[in-house]
Amino acid sequence: MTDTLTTPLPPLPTSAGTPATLSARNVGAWFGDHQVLEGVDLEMKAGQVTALIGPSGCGKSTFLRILNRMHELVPGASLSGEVLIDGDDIYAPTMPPIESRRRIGMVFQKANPFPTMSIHDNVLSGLKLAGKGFGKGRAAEAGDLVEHSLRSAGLWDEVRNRLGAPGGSLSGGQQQRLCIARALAVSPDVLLMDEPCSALDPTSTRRVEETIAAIAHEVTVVIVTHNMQQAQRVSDRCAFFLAAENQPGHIVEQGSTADIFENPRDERTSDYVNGRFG
Ligand SMILES: Nc1ncnc2c1ncn2[C@@H]1O[C@H](COP(=O)(O)OP(=O)(O)OP(=O)(O)O)[C@@H](O)[C@H]1O
Repeated sequence: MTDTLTTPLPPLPTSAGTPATLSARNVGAWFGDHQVLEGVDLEMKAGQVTALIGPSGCGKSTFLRILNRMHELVPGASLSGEVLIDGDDIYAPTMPPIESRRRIGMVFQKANPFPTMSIHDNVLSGLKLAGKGFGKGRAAEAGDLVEHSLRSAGLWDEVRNRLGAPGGSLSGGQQQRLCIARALAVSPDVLLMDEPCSALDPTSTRRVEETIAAIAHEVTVVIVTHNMQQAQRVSDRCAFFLAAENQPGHIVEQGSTADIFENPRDERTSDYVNGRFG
């Protein structure tokens, strides 16, 4: 075990993100004329971990992409309803998509670092894309941010002596934590994670789960997972999605993780979390 979770983090060299509450109100989604989500209301509270669970195809990933304006990038896709970050509509004309995506970061199922770029530069690459890179003469500041982000992501001790090595030289689990560090470096208020451990072995999975626990105080986390044990281990609240033959994906039940797993109100939730379908 590394000291990552016990060593106090150095102060952030740039303004830290502040965990924000994300509220989805009556969200619907379509691909062409095929409606895949309907009437989704969900509050993802500041500084908490919310897990989105449900069988394949019920719209969890689509919902996640709506939360940071990525759904609209799919040709023919459309949506209805509202998404608010601390009360501000992320789809308002006054909020540019690039700003929404900076405040609401995303980590994908498959780790996607730039394979030939150094670990150091990978961490800073999101900032550069947002036009907020460190210019010449600010190498120390950049180094501090790289260290802080890698510590937050639980990767610092494993890479501190090889920051110049290419991102692609890391193991799959390390690459996923590098992607988390890259997402954290832009100081998001919310971090969306789409099945971040599905390609990882159990040890790497546990490491990423520890990372989620460690960052939850500095960023609101929303995670899609098919792993019920993982949802129980990492989340404070859960939302159970379901789609039926002639019914688009919707939330059947939401609540504290303890209630969803130990005292669900809906029989379908009970069946799903106990592995009886899906
Ligand atoms: N790019 C797309 N074009 C057309 N239909 C799509 C597209 N992406 C997803 N869909 C459809 O939208 C529905 C919801 O898919 P989505 O990936 O959001 O579900 P999911 O719950 O995340 O599934 P999984 O758990 O398997 O990842 C499905 O019927 C899927 O076929």
